[in-house]
Amino acid sequence: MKIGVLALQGAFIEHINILRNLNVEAIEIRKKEKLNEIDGLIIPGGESTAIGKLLVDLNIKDSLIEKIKEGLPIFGTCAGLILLAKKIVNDDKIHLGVMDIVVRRNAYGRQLGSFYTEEYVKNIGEKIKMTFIRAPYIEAVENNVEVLSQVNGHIVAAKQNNILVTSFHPELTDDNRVHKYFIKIVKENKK
Ligand SMILES: NC(=O)CC[C@H](N)C(=O)O
Repeated sequence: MKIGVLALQGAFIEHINILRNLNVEAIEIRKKEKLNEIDGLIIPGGESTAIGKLLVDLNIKDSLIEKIKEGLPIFGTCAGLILLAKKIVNDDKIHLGVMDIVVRRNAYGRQLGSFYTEEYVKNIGEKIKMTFIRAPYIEAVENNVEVLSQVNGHIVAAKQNNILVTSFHPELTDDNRVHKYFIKIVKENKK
């Protein structure tokens, strides 16, 4: 089993390190050809506008959309969540547009841009450690999107078929349970 981490911009090293600590083979993805080698992909946090532009400039976007539609397990954190959304209420630009979620970017304002909390995440556990950095939240979900967690009434984790998203950064904590859950999804999909 091999998991890729999209490594165009943002917090990709942290995901690679967590996967390797969990004894999973992890590779950085910067070319569309590499998408054929992996059993799952993490789209990290960073700046969604920058990552979205690089996906187009490096000609990765269309192949990635195709892979996701074919069922490649995907885990998007923060900017990764924004990139996957079908609708962003405060941005006209849609990037991959594959998940039926309505997202608000920088949803916590400047003052509350970064904070830490612990909350229950369905399928994963109690008191999951959550670091938010200029985070989005999910305003609404459609079709078969499953809400996994809410913080102060806002959706911060969700899953639709092969796509898992969190608006927080589990890779910036010492809590690897969200990654373990994603690895389980990848393993089950490979069977
Ligand atoms: N930590 C993050 O990934 C921040 C996301 C960023 N604010 C964006 O809108 O793309």
